[in-house]
Parts: sequence; structure tokens; C-alpha cells
Amino acid sequence: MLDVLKQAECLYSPKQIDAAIDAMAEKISSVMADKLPLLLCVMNGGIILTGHLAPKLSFPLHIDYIHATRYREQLTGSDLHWRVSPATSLQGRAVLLLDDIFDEGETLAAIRRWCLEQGAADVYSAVLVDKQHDRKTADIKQADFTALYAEDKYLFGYGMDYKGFWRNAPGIFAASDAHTGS
Ligand SMILES: O=P(O)(O)OC[C@H]1O[C@H](OP(=O)(O)OP(=O)(O)O)[C@H](O)[C@@H]1O
Ligand code: HPA
Repeated sequence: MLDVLKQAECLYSPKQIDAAIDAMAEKISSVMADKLPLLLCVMNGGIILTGHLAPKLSFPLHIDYIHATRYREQLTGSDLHWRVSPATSLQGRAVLLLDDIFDEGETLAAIRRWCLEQGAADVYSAVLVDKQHDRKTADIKQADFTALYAEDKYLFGYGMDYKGFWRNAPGIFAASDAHTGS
């Protein structure tokens, strides 16, 4: 695992990420400041973004979490497994989903549909990074708020894992071909 980090390419430093989250927080504030929203951290990947973003939002809000997973420590996604539903009622709420990455978009599309079924009034989404390729789901092409864009490589750091490790990596990294088998 030490080699995975050593051989990876750093795409964004913590300083660049912080500036991008600042800019995204301003955009979110301009749309959501008067909505008393419910922020839903999409576990596990959304945890670092939630921790960095929430203190930059200077308006009243609730925070809860939802856990659904599609990759389960693999490098490619499959069917979505639901693990934990939020304890907070979504009825009539403006919900902001927070996740680390919008890759094919299946995860956020499914969680968004579920939130609407639970009676959410509006569902917005914010992601740290959008991976650029043409394999996006038909439902949603991008999140409502996106901090950064990255090339079509396997990413880790700031919430994104490599086989369960390195969510804590100090930046956003692209794994080397040697570690992704490409
Ligand atoms: O846009 P998609 O192709 O659906 O992929 C994005 C999702 O994949 C990752 O979650 P994962 O299933 O790996 O669970 P995790 O958050 O526990 O890592 C990530 O955190 C997003 O939720
Ligand atoms: O590139 C990725 N890295 C980590 N987790 C992910 N989940 C979807 N795509 C990715």
C-alpha cells in the first residue's frame, strides 16, 4: 500500500482542494442558505468532503448520513448495496447529498430517487470530484455542485479508497497503471 501512494500521480494538493471546496461552498450557499437543508453524507467516501465543507456553510442545517456502496473495495462498480438509511425524516426537506466522486453516477442517481420516494422536497448533490468520461448513467450527467474535475483514471484520497485504503491520502491521486492493471 505504501507503493500505491509512492507511484501514484498527485492531481490536486490539499491547498488546491481547499480552494475548490471554498468556491463550491459559496455556490451552495447562494442556492441553499434559506432552505434549512439536510446534508446527507454518503458513507464512506463522503466523509472527508463533509468534514471540510460543512464548516464553510454559514447557515443553519442538519447533518445525517446514508450508506450505500457499489464498489465494495473493488476497482469497478456493480449493483448498489444499501447499508444504512438516515435516521432523520426526509419529508418536505431540501436534501444535499455529499459524496467524494461522481464517476458513472449510478450511486447518486439511485440515492436521489430514494430520497424523492421518502418525500424530500428537493434533492441536490455536491461532489468533490467528477471523473471525465462518456460512461455516465442516463439519469444524471453531473452533480449540482462539483468542486474539481479529473481524468479517467482510478482515483484515491480525500475519501476515495484504493481497495479500502488511502481514503486519508493527502490529496487526490491517480493510481499508477501498475496498480490498476491497465
Ligand atoms: O458514480 P458511481 O460510478 O456510482 O461511483 C461513485 C460512488 O462510488 C464510491 O462509493 P463505493 O461504492 O466505493 O463505496 P464507499 O463510499 O464506501 O467507498 C463513491 O464514494 C461514490 O459513492
Ligand atoms: O476512481 C475511483 N476511486 C475510488 N472510488 C471510486 N468510486 C467510483 N470511482 C472511484
